[in-house]
Amino acid sequence: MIVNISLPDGTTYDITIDRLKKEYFDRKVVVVTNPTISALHLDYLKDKLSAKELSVVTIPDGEKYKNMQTIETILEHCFENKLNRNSLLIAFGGGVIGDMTGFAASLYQRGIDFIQVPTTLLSQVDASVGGKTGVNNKYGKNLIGAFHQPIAVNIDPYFLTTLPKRELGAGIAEIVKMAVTFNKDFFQWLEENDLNDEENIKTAIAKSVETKAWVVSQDEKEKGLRAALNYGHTFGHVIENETNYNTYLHGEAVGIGMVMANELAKKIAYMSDEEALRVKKLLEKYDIPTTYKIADVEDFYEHFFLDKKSLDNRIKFIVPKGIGNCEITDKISKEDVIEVLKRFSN
Ligand SMILES: NC(=O)c1ccc[n+]([C@@H]2O[C@H](COP(=O)([O-])OP(=O)(O)OC[C@H]3O[C@@H](n4cnc5c(N)ncnc54)[C@H](O)[C@@H]3O)[C@@H](O)[C@H]2O)c1
Ligand SMILES: O=C(O)C(=O)C[C@@H](O)[C@H](O)[C@H](O)COP(=O)(O)O
Ligand SMILES: [Zn+2]
Repeated sequence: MIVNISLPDGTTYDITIDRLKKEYFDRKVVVVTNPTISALHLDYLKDKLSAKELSVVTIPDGEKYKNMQTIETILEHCFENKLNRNSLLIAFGGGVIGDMTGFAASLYQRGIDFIQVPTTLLSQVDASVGGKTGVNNKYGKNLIGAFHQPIAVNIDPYFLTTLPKRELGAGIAEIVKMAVTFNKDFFQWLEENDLNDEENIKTAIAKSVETKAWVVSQDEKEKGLRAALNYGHTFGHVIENETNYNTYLHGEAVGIGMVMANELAKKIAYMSDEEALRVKKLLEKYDIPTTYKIADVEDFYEHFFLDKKSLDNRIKFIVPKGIGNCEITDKISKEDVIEVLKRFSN
């Protein structure tokens, strides 16, 4: 299956959901990966991929290495191998690899091409599509980065056969996000079907990618609609940063964040108790965490001001309106937010 994404500036690329096909690139290619993925799947990739010149740069595995230092490592490899403006980077891994490879590609000689070959569920349904690239720093999540679109996304569901169950759950959280914000029927389908089934997971990947491509096509730079894809993230990013990126997977923090956002939606009468419970139950079906103990509510609140959606001291929240619809708003009072945060502090 192929989903095309076309942006207003004429940029267009295909997202292919299928086994990888043999491909030759008449240019210098650098594959960016980590030791975990390399041990499991690099031979498979190399069997499909050939190039005028091919090299591999292996960076450490983990969200805590998603930083400028690792970007330097990737760029250093590009310089050592004398890449030029016609060269290509291939992101071979999960969202961490994808975000960093894309960012390095945006920087090298002011921008070269890159392709996404996502190997986690989360990166297949979300991170590989749409061109958000970047790294974390001590101030917060993804605060340094660029919009840089890949020239292709090749999603091969075969990679999921080696993915640990917890990582699968993290990906499912982002699938649930797409359904709650945009698609009531998809949400119902998710309630009725088991994503441990191979065919069902392919359907869910396709549905999520279609949703994301549709959103990004309309609003690449997150001036409006795209912010909806941040449902759960306003809270989730604070949780990830507070716990030093070593306690929760990104998708897990988003799962907790969606439950928090739903509490906010209930507070302003956008969501019923029953609807919020349906979302929580769906997350719990895949052992995705839904609770977090906030140590300092004021501190947690202050962290929102570093969120990239916050402008001129106003915090933007994505609140679901029932299931399948949502609103992006900066009109929620501090009192309401603090009251909701307090529900998670004892
Ligand atoms: N750019 C975007 O639009 C976007 C969207 C969502 C998330 N993200 C980012 O993506 C990151 C999270 O991505 P992730 O959940 O893929 O995490 P990840 O990249 O850290 O991968 C998770 C773990 O799975 C391992 N792994 C990867 N593929 C595997 C496979 N096939 N089999 C076994 N193990 C495998 C990795 O080595 C890693 O240890 C976060 O940094 C988040 O901010 C970006
Ligand atoms: O593509 C988007 O837009 C998203 O918001 C997808 C999110 O799942 C992803 O985690 C993204 O990186 C978060 O947005 P950010 O701008 O806060 O980094
Ligand atoms: Zn995310």
